[in-house]
Amino acid sequence: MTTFQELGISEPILKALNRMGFEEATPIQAETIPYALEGNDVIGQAQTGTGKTAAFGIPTIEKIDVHKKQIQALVVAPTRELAIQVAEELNRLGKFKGVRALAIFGGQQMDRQIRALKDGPQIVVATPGRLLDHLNRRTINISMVEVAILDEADEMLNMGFIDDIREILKSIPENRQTLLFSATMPKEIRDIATHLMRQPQEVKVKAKEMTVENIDQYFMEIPEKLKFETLNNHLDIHSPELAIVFGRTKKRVDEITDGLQARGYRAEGIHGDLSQAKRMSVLNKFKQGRIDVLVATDVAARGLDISGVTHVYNFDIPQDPESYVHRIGRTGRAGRTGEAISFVTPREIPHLHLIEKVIKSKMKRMMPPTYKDAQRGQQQVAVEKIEKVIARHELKDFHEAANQLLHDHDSITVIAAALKILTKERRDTPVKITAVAPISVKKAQRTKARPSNNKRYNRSNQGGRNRKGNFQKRRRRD
Ligand SMILES: Nc1ncnc2c1ncn2[C@@H]1O[C@H](COP(=O)(O)OP(=O)(O)OP(=O)(O)O)[C@@H](O)[C@H]1O
Ligand SMILES: [Mg+2]
Repeated sequence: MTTFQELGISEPILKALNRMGFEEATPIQAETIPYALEGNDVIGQAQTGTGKTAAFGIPTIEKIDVHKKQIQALVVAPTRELAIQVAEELNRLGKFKGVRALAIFGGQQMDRQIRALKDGPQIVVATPGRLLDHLNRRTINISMVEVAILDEADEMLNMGFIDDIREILKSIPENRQTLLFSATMPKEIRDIATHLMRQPQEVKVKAKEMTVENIDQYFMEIPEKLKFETLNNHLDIHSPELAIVFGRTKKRVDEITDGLQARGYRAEGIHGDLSQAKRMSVLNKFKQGRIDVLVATDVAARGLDISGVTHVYNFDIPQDPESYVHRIGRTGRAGRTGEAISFVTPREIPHLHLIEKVIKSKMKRMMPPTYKDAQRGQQQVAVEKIEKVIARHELKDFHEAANQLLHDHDSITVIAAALKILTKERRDTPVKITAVAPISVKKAQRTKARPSNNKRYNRSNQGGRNRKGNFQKRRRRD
């Protein structure tokens, strides 16, 4: 156990950590903070939800000179939501020192961001595309940056982003400190990373498996066409507090969301085609518990820290083992427990084994629950609701109606009718989800080649700016 005092952290940050309820440093924090404070470049790898944000945030904030109103540290993150979240955490950590972090990302008005940049934040957290736009328009000055951080470094350095990242790093003085963090770091990506750094210290928190132990991992072998009903059944039995359902494509996410809503679940979808305002409102609703199920593409897979996510469903098994690690890592954070359930079609079983091999852990087989199980589950939930109301003793106003019902019918019939009203009548609402082709091992095979030759990376992040600086169409996530 390492305390933050032992790490030599200054008083204003200790005060902030205390306010945030951080009592001791997590292993990745204990191991990387001293290196980073000494000015070393660091590659930090540790499992999801183990505090990597503060691991780079604390030493970065220590370095900031608050008397200077210029950008002294730059964090680059792959998605807008993550940029916002990281900036929030840095602002909490830097509160008593007076350090300000600003998030800049696509989908937000340029002039608003330009005004905010003129206000003199010392740290900027940006998505790559929007940051490049600012650099090209000369509306941001990062020439005084001393610390550059890539959060989700492997994602940032994969083929979709590498040219953008190189271009961004060119605008920062070479004697900068560079910090790279992620829960996953495939070898080919780490090789690229070391070329961008100066003798980096590699810190890998030792763990038998790539995923945290406190996530129970299951898979269900089911045909494609039964996935949706199975999801419904499982949700009914377990009534998760907060659940994330990952689908492979935007269309898929829309269909699952519409289907769940039609069946009466409080569900909403999030993916890259939605407006930024919509993305934020959906995520906020989920954080506040105003919706129970978030249906998402991989846009929500990395870095998002939402407390209370008890279940992650892979409605579609992800292509890459890394993606699996990040997706299921949305639960079981900061020592809490969670469940991850992956739906696998019979032809995808070899792909499942491939993922298990890479992440060095096994998923337990779970039998798909039946509609009967789900009905029983729902009834149980309804019974619990009734018991809760009984416990509150606020039923006097209903006595007269109850007496009348019991006068006309026997008690079992009356209670059964009440239970029926409290449970969803799913059969009345047919839902059709367009089938997708299974993932085959061959298609998803990991190659040892550098990412520039690696179709896996090219396919998943098509386009971007080419070397001449022209735009190509691609899936941009900023
Ligand atoms: N030392 C600490 N003590 C208690 N809680 C902590 C500590 N450090 C971080 N946390 C909390 O743990 C949660 C996870 O932290 P964080 O988001 O930084 O994880 P991560 O390692 O970056 O995960 P991911 O790989 O998914 O991005 C956050 O809610 C954070 O506030
Ligand atoms: Mg993180």
